[in-house]
Amino acid sequence: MALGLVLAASFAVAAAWVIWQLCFSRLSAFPGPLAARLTDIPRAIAAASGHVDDVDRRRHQKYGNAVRTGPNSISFSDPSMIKVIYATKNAWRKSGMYRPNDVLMGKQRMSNIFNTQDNAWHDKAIRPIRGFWSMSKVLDVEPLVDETLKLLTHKLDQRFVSDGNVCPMDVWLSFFAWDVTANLTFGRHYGFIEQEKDVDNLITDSTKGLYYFAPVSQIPWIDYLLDKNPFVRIGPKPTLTGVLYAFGVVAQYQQEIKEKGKPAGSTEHYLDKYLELKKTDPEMVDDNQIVNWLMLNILAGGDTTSASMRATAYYLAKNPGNYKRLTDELDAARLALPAQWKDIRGLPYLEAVMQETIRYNPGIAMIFERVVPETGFTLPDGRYIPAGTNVGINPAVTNRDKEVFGQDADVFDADRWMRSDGESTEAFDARVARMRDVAEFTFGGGNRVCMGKALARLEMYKLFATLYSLYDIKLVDPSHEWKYHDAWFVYQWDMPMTISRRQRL
Ligand code: HEM
Repeated sequence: MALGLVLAASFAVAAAWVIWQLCFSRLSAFPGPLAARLTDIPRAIAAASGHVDDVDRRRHQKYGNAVRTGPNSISFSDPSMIKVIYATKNAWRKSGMYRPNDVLMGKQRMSNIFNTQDNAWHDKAIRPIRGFWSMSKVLDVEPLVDETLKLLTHKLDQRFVSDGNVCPMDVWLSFFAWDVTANLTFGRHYGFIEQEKDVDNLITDSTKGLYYFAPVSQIPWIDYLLDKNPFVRIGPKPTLTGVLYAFGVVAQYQQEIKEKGKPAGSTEHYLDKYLELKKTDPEMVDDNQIVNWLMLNILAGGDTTSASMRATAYYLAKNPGNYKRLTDELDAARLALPAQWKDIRGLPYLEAVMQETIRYNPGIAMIFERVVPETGFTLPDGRYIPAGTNVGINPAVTNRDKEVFGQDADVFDADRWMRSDGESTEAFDARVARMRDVAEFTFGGGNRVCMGKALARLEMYKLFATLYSLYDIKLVDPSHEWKYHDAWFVYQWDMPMTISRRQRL
């Protein structure tokens, strides 16, 4: 009898809660799947599926430009919302979804510039290094990118070109992206290209961390039960391998300098630049701070650029017309190799291919969530979003906007970035400026915009100008489809390709 009463009461409370959520929730003006209005579980399931980019696009096709993704969250598809949500001044703060990205070392939680929710802490922490990341400063490390490029082409020649072996291009582009990041960060490679393997499981561990982060970030309190559980930590230790690696390199490098001094004529890498700050501002900068900064390169520099690099190689192989226009342009440019930024920055078709890749296959393809500030926010259509609501945009959605990119926005075609027949210069400039503005959101926006975007461009443009000048790179079977898993970063695999030397005209 008592049990019956308890069950009936529980049922009544649950039913009342469901009715309240569906009819009277502060977000009931926003449509969305029924389950999403009641719980965050569907968000986590979508993120775990590995295809949340598709899920988000389909949601918006079905429910419109402001969709309920959870009891307290809304996703937007209208590109005009980018500048609202991701502002530079009075920026909306990051939501709790980023917290699982903290590293737990012993009992201490370490946040970083990327994941902190505290904008004031963020501004203070990034200020000393922001200036190192403009294109003009990033060019300081161009010789280090060249070193890794030479290593890569040498290996590709040895392993795949000379005897026609099939190249798992996904793996080698990932090796390049990670090794080049290490070289310009610490002045040494991780050794992936050299040893032809994932040394110390750095890439595997990072991938596991992101496969964990993607679903857990959608219900962040679960992280307290799993990774941040003080008793038995469950699941991968996201980012810990990278942190320990960075601590090791920083200590070792300082020891080497103490014993032998800096090698004469060596190119200054990011560790050098940050160690200089330790000299000029010892109060603020210690080894912990330096590792915290370097971690950003490790965490954000490898997987993002490799996702974009894999996409470039794949979509070029899938689009012979784009491929030919690019190689014709590179041949005509008669580039010195490895390609130098000064020679390639003005090549229009290379630019078109890179822009199209960044648009079509954003390296991070989940909603970048922010919290609506205390004032709340009223949409142009009059609907009010209360303070504390989590809102955001997935660039995989806005980058397919048909009004901005054309009716064929769901197709990869670099030609869209070129002037079409009969298009006036003014019309072309305006169209491209609009497309560029929206596609740039692939790198986030406002005060938390990607710090490494100039570097990512430098690496990618140089890599593809060099590779496609030297080689023909084709899928073994042009109809073959890759596989991918979108876990915040996009992981693509199964890209068997042949590489042969080109006759440069
Ligand atoms: C194609 C390559 C890349 C893409 C698509 C990309 C994308 C992004 C995005 C979308 C964000 C903002 C995320 C958010 O708002 O939650 C971001 C932040 C960041 N990225 Fe990148 N990124 C790339 C390469 C790099 C590289 C090479 C580095 C550094 C070596 C880097 C360093 C950072 C840092 C430090 C932040 C945090 C900035 C802040 O909060 O102030 N990224 N990136």
